[in-house]
Amino acid sequence: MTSSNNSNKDIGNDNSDMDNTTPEKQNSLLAGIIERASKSGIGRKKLNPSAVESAVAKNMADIHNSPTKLRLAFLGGGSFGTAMANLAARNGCDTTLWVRNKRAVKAMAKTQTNKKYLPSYKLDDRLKYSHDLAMAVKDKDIIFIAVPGLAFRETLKSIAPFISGQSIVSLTKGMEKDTFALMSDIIKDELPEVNFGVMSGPNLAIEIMKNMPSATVIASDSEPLRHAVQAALHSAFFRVFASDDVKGVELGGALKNIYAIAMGMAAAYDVGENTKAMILTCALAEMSRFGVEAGANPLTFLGLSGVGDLYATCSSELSRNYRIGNMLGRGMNIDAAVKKLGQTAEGVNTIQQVHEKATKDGIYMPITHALYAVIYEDKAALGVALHLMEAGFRSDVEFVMAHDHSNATLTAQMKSSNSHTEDEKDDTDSK
Ligand SMILES: NC(=O)C1=CN([C@@H]2O[C@H](COP(=O)(O)OP(=O)(O)OC[C@H]3O[C@@H](n4cnc5c(N)ncnc54)[C@H](OP(=O)(O)O)[C@@H]3O)[C@@H](O)[C@H]2O)C=CC1
Ligand SMILES: O=C(CO)COP(=O)(O)O
Repeated sequence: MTSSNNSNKDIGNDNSDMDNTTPEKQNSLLAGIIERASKSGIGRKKLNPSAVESAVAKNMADIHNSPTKLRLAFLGGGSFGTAMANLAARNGCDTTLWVRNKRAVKAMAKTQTNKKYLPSYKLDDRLKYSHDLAMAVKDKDIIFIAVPGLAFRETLKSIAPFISGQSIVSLTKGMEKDTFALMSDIIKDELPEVNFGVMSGPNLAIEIMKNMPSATVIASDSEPLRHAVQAALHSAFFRVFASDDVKGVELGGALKNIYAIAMGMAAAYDVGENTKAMILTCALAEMSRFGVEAGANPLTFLGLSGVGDLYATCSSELSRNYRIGNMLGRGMNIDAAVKKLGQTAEGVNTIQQVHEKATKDGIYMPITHALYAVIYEDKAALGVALHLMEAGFRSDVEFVMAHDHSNATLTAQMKSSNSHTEDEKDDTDSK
């Protein structure tokens, strides 16, 4: 594990695509942009590019005179909130991790370890902990939220009285129950004035704690916010890429959990590599199809938050969703598996939401429906899987060749070849 002392050197080594300033200068620059943006109102609505440019230019001039740092709050002291807060603190940002359990806060401050979620990892000694929500979020530049999807709205309601000019970034990869809202939808509902973004990518928390090189995506309409998040979290071990497709990035993170459960289940049946590749590819097609219906750019699913996260969670036992699927595949029921896991597995709820939404809107999501049938309708997994293999003729990439055409032609050919075979059989029989 890298000690906190050499962390800035680490960042400095990998600043190739962030211009030639030092990490401190980057932080300072971006803190200034955010301050200026919130004072001038830039950050609260659609950004005005020329205003942003002049803020950047002004801050470039200010860097040497006023070395400010980003002030960040991370809400949710589970494995991911803790891992991200630790990265930010290690980068020198003024970082507070808010945790709802007062005793946990005390223990973390004393031991600099998150005993419940990341017991083997020492956290950066500059990371601050708080149980007081108002203290944690007031006077911050960015509030990152890493609570489970089902607690996201109540968390926003709780911080609403303390929001002035802060930006909000969701780290949550879930969906709200029944409303089918994504976290960005909930932010728009509850805090319509704030500048916001979502961050998602192949980011297994434990690998990040081990300094295994990883990358993620910050998606926002706000360029200063994207830059600020990049500066806050970017390091030699963690790259932060940018996107302006909020819906696509967020859906990638939420939907892949469904398929991680499917893959965990498939692994319990000891399937081969061909089968895994088939599931993974069909999953990506489902995700893109669903994304397009929701207004996302299908190409976003080819990026880190799509295929990247799908691959990571579908191939690792570090994924809680994968582990849930594996337990189901070994015969446990869903309640027992969730209890045994004892951590967040967003896919359990997402399967229900997406099954319902896809059924209602007629979106073709066979793997999701199959999983729903196994988990919630008590159908036999093998029977359901075999049924999936009989799903008729479809094109490979529907954005290249539309399904209707492929289906109609192939089905007609099949029917005609079957009728030839029947005729030949009749002829033989009559001879
Ligand atoms: N772990 C990972 O590798 C990654 C996770 N994510 C996403 O981050 C989000 C959080 O996941 P993760 O940190 O792993 O989850 P964990 O299960 O590790 O932790 C959940 C955290 O949220 C807290 N919490 C639960 N309910 C509430 C509530 N009502 N109000 C306030 N706090 C609450 C828990 O507190 P308590 O302990 O008191 O219950 C705990 O601190 C999920 O959406 C997940 O998909 C994204 C990328 C990677
Ligand atoms: O989203 C994740 C990695 O990118 C974590 O996946 P799990 O929630 O399945 O552990």
